[in-house]
Amino acid sequence: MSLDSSGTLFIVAAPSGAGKSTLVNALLEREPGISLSISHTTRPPRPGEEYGRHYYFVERAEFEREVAEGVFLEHAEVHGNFYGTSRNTVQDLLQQGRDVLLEIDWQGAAQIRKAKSDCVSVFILPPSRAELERRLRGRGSDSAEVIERRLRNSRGEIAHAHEFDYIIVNDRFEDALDGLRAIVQAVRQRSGLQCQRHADLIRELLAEG
Ligand SMILES: Nc1ncnc2c1ncn2[C@@H]1O[C@H](COP(=O)(O)OP(=O)(O)OP(=O)(O)O)[C@@H](O)[C@H]1O
Ligand SMILES: Nc1nc2c(ncn2[C@@H]2O[C@H](COP(=O)(O)O)[C@@H](O)[C@H]2O)c(=O)[nH]1
Repeated sequence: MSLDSSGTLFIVAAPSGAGKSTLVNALLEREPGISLSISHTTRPPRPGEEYGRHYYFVERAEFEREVAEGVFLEHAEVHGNFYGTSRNTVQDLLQQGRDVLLEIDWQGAAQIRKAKSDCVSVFILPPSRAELERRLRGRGSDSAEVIERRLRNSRGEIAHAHEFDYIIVNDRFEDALDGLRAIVQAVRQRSGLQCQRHADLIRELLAEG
């Protein structure tokens, strides 16, 4: 599986309820030029979630057909549902020089690292287990049973935090957001050889005339 590209692929993962989506949405507002990859999932929509904006909600049979057809760059079962990232969407955006952000779990992150070793991965930790539970319950989007399952699974997810390039503790929201922005900005300022925008500017500055 190869992914030739000029944009950067960012991965953000976290145990459910740590605040990953809230952080990513705030990051995207402040750092234009990053495209969020919308995943496919067999999970039913939560109230207010829209097809194509939050996820492409699909039936299990359709998801399995897409897996068989090689639609996904990575896919995984998470908390009893299936999730996958569209290969074509990500590849097209990267080739256009766009930076792409994947909000996926640690299993998907491991698959992406194999396909694209220069991706940049960030794991978000909650400040404590008590706060993780407070946030999951406070969000009010899931049943008690789903919350219990996600809390149980969080230990197994946190055990993979060390595989990521960066770890951010989402205690005070603005501090965590500053940390995430600093990572993105530093990566985007890498040398012109790795960044299409910089390569184009260097070519322009070196041009005669
Ligand atoms: N730093 C923070 N302090 C307090 N509350 C927060 C903080 N960050 C996020 N939250 C709140 O925690 C709840 C969970 O956040 P969010 O939905 O972003 O989690 P998530 O990691 O994306 O979870 P999931 O993987 O289940 O989608 C939300 O109600 C959000 O407003
Ligand atoms: N491996 C993948 N994981 C994904 C993808 N899209 C979302 N996720 C992760 O699933 C859990 C649960 O998400 P939720 O929306 O049901 O709360 C969370 O960790 C997401 O990051 C994907 O395409 N691949």
